[in-house]
Amino acid sequence: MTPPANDETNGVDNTISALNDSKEYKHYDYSMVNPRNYDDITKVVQSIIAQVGEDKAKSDIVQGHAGKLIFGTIHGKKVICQAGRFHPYEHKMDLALCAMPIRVMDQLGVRTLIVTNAAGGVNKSFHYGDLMLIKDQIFLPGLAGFSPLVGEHDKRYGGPRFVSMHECFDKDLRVLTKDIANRMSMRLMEGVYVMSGGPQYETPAEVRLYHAVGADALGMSTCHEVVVAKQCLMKVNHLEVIDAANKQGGKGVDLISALVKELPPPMSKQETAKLWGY
Ligand SMILES: O=P(O)(O)O[C@H]1O[C@H](CO)[C@@H](O)[C@H]1O
Ligand code: HPA
Repeated sequence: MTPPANDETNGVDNTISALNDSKEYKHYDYSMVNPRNYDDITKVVQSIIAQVGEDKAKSDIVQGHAGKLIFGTIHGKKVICQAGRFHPYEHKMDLALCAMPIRVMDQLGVRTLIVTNAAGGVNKSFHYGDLMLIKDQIFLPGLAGFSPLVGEHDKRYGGPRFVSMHECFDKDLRVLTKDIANRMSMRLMEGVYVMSGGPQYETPAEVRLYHAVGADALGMSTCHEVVVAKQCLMKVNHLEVIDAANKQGGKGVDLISALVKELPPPMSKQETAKLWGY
């Protein structure tokens, strides 16, 4: 999957019109972004209905990231999986473009999004390889004006102009995930994720800064995807692996699979809008 050279609106339209030719791509309720490598995704997806995009797993852009949308089922639920993501530092900090797949998922009906990533630990009680559930985010590029919502508000995609970021990681889904992890006897941390623009890693002084402002883990992705998902009135749940994606992939994948099995039926946009007071 290559991001289009034109703006993100055309990218969504072009992708949807290409997909709309086939009924296989219609009416998906759930979506997953970036179980980091393609093998992990194929372990979770029990039946693959269709795939679009290139497998860039061996590219040198971001090691281990494929470039595919996979349409399939997990425990009978229809799920779109985005294998690999667009990082802002790969695309001149065009955050709207990088979050474009979320708008595509929205247009295909997705109401619940599960996002994953790999991150560095800031919280000193975290161990290499731990899993963390995100309860809140600090979107540093967004604070500096690099938001995916900057620019014209395209009403065709609905959603509010001014998006509330309260409870941006759905509380009920977090409670469910913790309960499942507990039943599976899995160590699951919970904390705040901070996103920098990257791609340079952080200095020790920057880690101290992030710690001082309440961050538990840091990375260079995700927050712009969550902002767009919130504008699209999706419920979001987010899991990350502390700096050991490949070592820990199996455990995260097991948890995601168990979570999808127990996900409640998705709420409609109208229901979510009412719940969130729009
Ligand atoms: O967040 P994901 O996509 O897992 O990628 C993480 O890994 C890369 C650094 O190794 C950065 O892009 C960081 O954000
Ligand atoms: N820093 C930033 N991003 C990362 C890291 C890290 O230590 N590990 C994985 N993604």
